[in-house]
Formats: sequence, structure tokens, C-alpha cells
Amino acid sequence: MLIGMSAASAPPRVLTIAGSDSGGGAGIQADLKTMLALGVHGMSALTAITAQNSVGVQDFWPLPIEAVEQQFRSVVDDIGVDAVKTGMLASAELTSAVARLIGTLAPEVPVVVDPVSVSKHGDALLAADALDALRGELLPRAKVVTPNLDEVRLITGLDVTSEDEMTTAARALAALGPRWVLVKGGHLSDQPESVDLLVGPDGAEMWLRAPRHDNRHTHGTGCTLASAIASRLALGDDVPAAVRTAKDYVTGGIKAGFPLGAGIGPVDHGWRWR
Ligand SMILES: Nc1ncnc2c1ncn2[C@@H]1O[C@H](COP(=O)(O)OP(=O)(O)O)[C@@H](O)[C@H]1O
Ligand SMILES: Cc1ncc(COP(=O)(O)O)c(N)n1
Repeated sequence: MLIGMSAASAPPRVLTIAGSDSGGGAGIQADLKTMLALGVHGMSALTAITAQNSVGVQDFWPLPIEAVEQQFRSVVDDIGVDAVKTGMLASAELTSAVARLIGTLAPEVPVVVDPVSVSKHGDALLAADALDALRGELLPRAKVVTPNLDEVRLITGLDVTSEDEMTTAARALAALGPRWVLVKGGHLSDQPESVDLLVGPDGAEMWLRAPRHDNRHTHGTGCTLASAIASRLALGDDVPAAVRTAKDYVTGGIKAGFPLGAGIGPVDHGWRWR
């Protein structure tokens, strides 16, 4: 029997370009936990630091553009990436810079854009003047964009209150250039199910339905879903399969979401292990 050193093969590499949540429920912390749970190697380019907990975002500080560019280059030029996820981009300048950086990737690297704009507590995470760069520069480079209904309203001006209106909104978003649009219906809280709509490049619709869990501890749902989609794309799924698996993962995390602090607790990223 041969005894020697053996190197395990490397898992797929996924980069999150997002903000830090000091409370650990959303942002890059949620992204990296999700990536671990889904079996990929998570990496991060931090865009902003938030001072945040279960009751709100007390303050945030965007990082200098060069800091984001250098983190991205350090990761991409040596380690390489199989998928990218973007989250909180804070300002117009950072949104444009991230769009430029993504433009330097090989076209086959899938990019999932979560257009984070407001936290669960209602605190702004994206400057109002960043919407033009989001629409005109970042969304055309996205393989998948994953807006919640507040973000749909900010980006398209459409107020969605029903499933029919989700279809109209998804088509308006698709016109901005992303290949796939996932409109998240988590905020339609009067429905018995939590319903999301995926629209593909050919206009085909896929509805994703899961039980709605009556749990207020949903901090980090959007970050978790988008990171899970990016992870599954890096593992080789096509977009509908990646979205289905990601939805199952976030639904389990919401069911197991736990109280922390005085406000909204996090989804449980480790629900499969507990
Ligand atoms: N109470 C809930 N029960 C089950 N699924 C939910 C619940 N709230 C949100 N979701 C799902 O979590 C994911 C994130 O959606 P949403 O909460 O709308 O996004 P965001 O975190 O960006 O506000 C979606 O798949 C949505 O359908
Ligand atoms: C750094 C950062 N990124 C994203 C979110 C959105 O997450 P949620 O909508 O659950 O508050 C957040 N609160 N903080």
C-alpha cells in the first residue's frame, strides 16, 4: 500500500462582491455561510462595512473604489472564479466600478446580481443616484437578477401587489438586459405560499412555490438565495435547476430562522446540519 501526500480536488470557486453585516445574518457573512453549506469555496470582495444588528443598520462606510478593484483582481488573477454574486454596492461609483470589473471576466462566468437597496429594517443600503448605473451598467451584465418587490419598484417604477403584476415586472426587468429575472414574492405576505417568478431569455415563465413560514426571523433571505444560486451555477446547474435548489435551501433556512437580539433574527444557514 502506498502512503503519501494526496491533494483533494478543489471545489468550485464563488466570489461575493457585497457589504459586511456585523450582525452576521446578511451580506458577505450570509454569502460565505451559504457557500460553505452548498459545498463551494467562497471568496469576498468587500464593498462597504455596515454597523448592523437585529434592529437596524446604525451606519455604513463604503470602501474606496481601489480597495474593491484590488480585492477583485487579487482573487480573480490568482485563484480564479466559477461564479460571482453581487450584493450591497452602496453608491453609484461602486456600482459602476463593479460593472466594469465584471466586464473583465470571461463571458461564460455567471454573475448573479442581487440589487440590494433597503434592509429588512427599512434602512437604505444603496444611494438613490446609483439606480442609473444599476440599470444601465450592471444589469446588462447579469446572468440572473434577483430583485425583491421593493427593488422592483425602485428599478422599474412598478408597484407589484399580485402574481399577475409579477409577470409584468419581470418582463420590464428583462428589457434592461439580464438573461434571467427572478422576481421574489417574499413581500407578498398575504399569500399562503411564498411565490417567486423566474423568466428566461426566451420569455418562458417558471413559478417557484414554497410554504410560507410564519417566522419573522428572515434577516438575510435575499443574500442567501442569490449566493445559493451562484453556488449551484458554479457546480454546473443550469439556471432553473440552480434557482430551484437555492429556493429549497432558503426555505429551510427561513423555517429554522432563530431569534437573536431584540429585532429580526437571521435565517439559519446551518439548518441541514442541526
Ligand atoms: N416567510 C417566508 N416563508 C417562506 N419563504 C419566504 C418567506 N419570506 C421570504 N421568502 C422567500 O425568501 C426568498 C427571499 O425573498 P424576499 O424576502 O422577497 O427577498 P429579500 O430578502 O431580498 O427581501 C424568496 O424565495 C422568498 O419567496
Ligand atoms: C450588508 C448587507 N447586505 C444586504 C442586506 C440585505 O439583507 P436583508 O434584506 O435581509 O436585511 C443587509 N441587511 N446588509
